[in-house]
Order: sequence, then C-alpha cells, then structure tokens
Amino acid sequence: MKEYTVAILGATGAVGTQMLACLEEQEFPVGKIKLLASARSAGKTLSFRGEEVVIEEAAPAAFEGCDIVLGAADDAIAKQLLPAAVEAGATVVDNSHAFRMDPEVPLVIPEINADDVSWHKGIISNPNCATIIALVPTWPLHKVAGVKRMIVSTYQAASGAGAPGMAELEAQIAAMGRGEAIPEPKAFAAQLVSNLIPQIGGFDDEGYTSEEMKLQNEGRKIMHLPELAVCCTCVRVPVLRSHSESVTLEFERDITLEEAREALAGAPGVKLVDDRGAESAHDRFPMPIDTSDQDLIWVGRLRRDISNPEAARGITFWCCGDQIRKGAATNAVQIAKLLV
Ligand SMILES: NC(=O)C1=CN([C@@H]2O[C@H](COP(=O)(O)OP(=O)(O)OC[C@H]3O[C@@H](n4cnc5c(N)ncnc54)[C@H](OP(=O)(O)O)[C@@H]3O)[C@@H](O)[C@H]2O)C=CC1
Ligand SMILES: N[C@@H](CC(=O)OP(=O)(O)O)C(=O)O
Repeated sequence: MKEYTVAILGATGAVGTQMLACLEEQEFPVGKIKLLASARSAGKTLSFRGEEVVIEEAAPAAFEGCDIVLGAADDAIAKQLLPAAVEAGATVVDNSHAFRMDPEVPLVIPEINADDVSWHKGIISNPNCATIIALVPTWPLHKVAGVKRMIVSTYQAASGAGAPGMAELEAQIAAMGRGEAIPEPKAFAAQLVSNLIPQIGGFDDEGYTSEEMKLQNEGRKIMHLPELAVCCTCVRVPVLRSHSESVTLEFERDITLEEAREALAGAPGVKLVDDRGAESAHDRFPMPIDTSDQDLIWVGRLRRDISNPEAARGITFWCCGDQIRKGAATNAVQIAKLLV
C-alpha cells in the first residue's frame, strides 16, 4: 500500500495532538510524519507510533515533499502558511476558519458531502466544530423530510478555545477548590468556572456572534441548502471537553417521531441514547462527560416540537459530541482518508 508524507501544522495544540492520535488510531498510511509548530516548540518531541518525533518550526520550506498537510493552527497562520503547502504539491485539510467560505474550497463532513472532496483545488476545509456536531444528526432527518429551519443553542466546552482555554478552566477550578481568588481570565471574556458566557466570537450588526453565524453559513454550504434558515445562540460552559447542543428542526414534509428515531438509529456517525426509562442518567440521554474522547455524536431527548403550528413538521433533540475529535481531528483524518 502507498504510504504518504503527512505534516501537521499546529501539532502541539488541542487539535494537532488529537490529529496525531487519530492518524495512529485510524491506521492512516503514514510513511513519514512532520510536526510543525511555533518557534517556542521547535526541538521538543511528540510520540507517534511509539517513536519520538522532533517538532520543527513552521515555515514554507517545511512543506517540501509533503503529500498531505493537516492544518491545526489559527486563521492568520493558516492564511500565511498553507498556500505554500499547496504550491509545494500537498493537499491541505485545514481546521481553521480561513478558507471555509471560499467558493473554490470544499467544506466537508464525510457523512454528509464526501463527494465534494472531488472538486478541491489543493485545500479542503473542515467545518466549525459546533456546526459538525449539529449537522451530523440533522442530515439523516433532512433526508427523510427536508429541513428548512434550525433553532439551535450550543453549550460549548472550554477546550473549544484550544489548550489555553482548557488550562484556564482547570486553573479556575483548582483555585476555587483551594478557596483562593480565581485567576483573571485571559482565554475567555469572563470567569468561566461557576459561570456561563453567552459570547463566542465577535458580534455582527444584528447582534449575532461569528460562531453563531457559522452554523448558518457553513450549514448551507455543506448541505447544499442555500435557503436554510438558522437562528443560533452559542454559549461557553464550564465543561472541559465535548460540546452539547439543543437543536429544533422544522421540515418541508411531515415526519413522525418513529421515522426520526429510525433515521437516527441507522445514521453513520450517530449514536441514539434516548431511553427515558433507563436506570442511569448515562443511558437516558447524552451528556458531555460520556461523549468525551470518542467519535460519535450522541442524540437524545428526541421529541415533537409542540410549539410548531404544523405539529408533524417539527422535531427537537439534544446532542453531544467531542469537538476536538469529530468536531476537528477525526473529521479531518476522515477527509484525508477520502483522498487516499
Ligand atoms: N479546539 C477545538 O475544539 C477546535 C479548534 N478548531 C480550530 O483548529 C485550529 C487549532 O485550534 P486549537 O488546537 O484549539 O488551538 P491551540 O491553541 O490549542 O493550538 C494552536 C497551535 O498553533 C501553533 N502555533 C501558534 N503560533 C504559531 C506560529 N507562529 N507558527 C506555527 N504554529 C503556531 C501552536 O504551537 P505552539 O504550541 O508552538 O504555540 C499550536 O500547535 C484553530 O484554527 C481552531 O479554530 C476547530 C474545531 C475545534
Ligand atoms: N470556536 C470554537 C472552536 C473553533 O475553533 O471554531 P472555529 O474553528 O470555527 O474557529 C469553540 O470555541 O468552541
């Protein structure tokens, strides 16, 4: 089997380290791995398949000889460095927001639009994590009844803001446990422990944040639904890992709860956990503590939207998924597998 030279840009971060683990877990045919990060990390090592790999400082020349580059750095670094990877002949799967809405760049969730990979011109984007977690279970329901409107509230984990976000919440939890003053927030706009922050990203003129508009804009592109109507509220919650979302869907056609349940139970990437009679809360509905460090989107609390005047056209549910895995690294490695 052919083997590939794979680079990870941002290899030391929350997503980059998970990508390295996913390449190993998914048995991606890696011949050579290159780990790229800032000058701060150059010379340090990370383990891959039992061997220590030395991290290099990211620079255009580092992409020479690479077949696939997985991007796990922020927008500015992605824009600055990834075009050089394409020029060097590599195919890029990027996790940042930098190229997602570029009409020349496919935006892919393999369970939904794997075929879009076929028209890439060097870069394929991985969608926003909250968008992936909402759309994986929305898609099988869309195929039954045609989704036209989504009303979503997200409950996003601290690690969505990367390694610094996770470290900040851990430090705040530790200080609270010791009865000490909570350290000043840096990664977030306010103290997160014992709090909720209803702002992720900057506000637009309508008062929506950039994170909230991603579900509409990226959702339309991924599902090929240019008219999809979305109203989203994104909230940062004091959970370390795994995003949760409340999703209400309005459909073009009637859909029964039984049809919805059947569609979700057989859908790729989805695990239906919806048993009101179960003895343990862990089996009754999805919770982020159960969905961390695994790849499925768990769906539960499935019910009719009783506020919808056309009662047969509204379904509401709750879902949780690990945003560092399926919301980022796992999805990117799945895309890379489509390429080989
Ligand atoms: N965290 C999440 O849940 C998700 C994140 N994403 C996206 O993935 C990307 C990575 O996020 P995340 O892993 O959370 O972020 P982190 O802050 O945890 O990691 C950032 C990475 O970028 C590297 N980096 C920083 N400066 C430079 C530089 N000048 N040159 C090269 N590399 C540099 C860092 O290296 P060093 O350690 O040397 O500083 C580190 O490896 C972002 O675009 C983010 O929006 C997407 C979906 C989910
Ligand atoms: N913004 C998301 C994570 C993320 O990095 O998203 P994006 O890749 O769209 O910037 C969160 O904080 O939970």
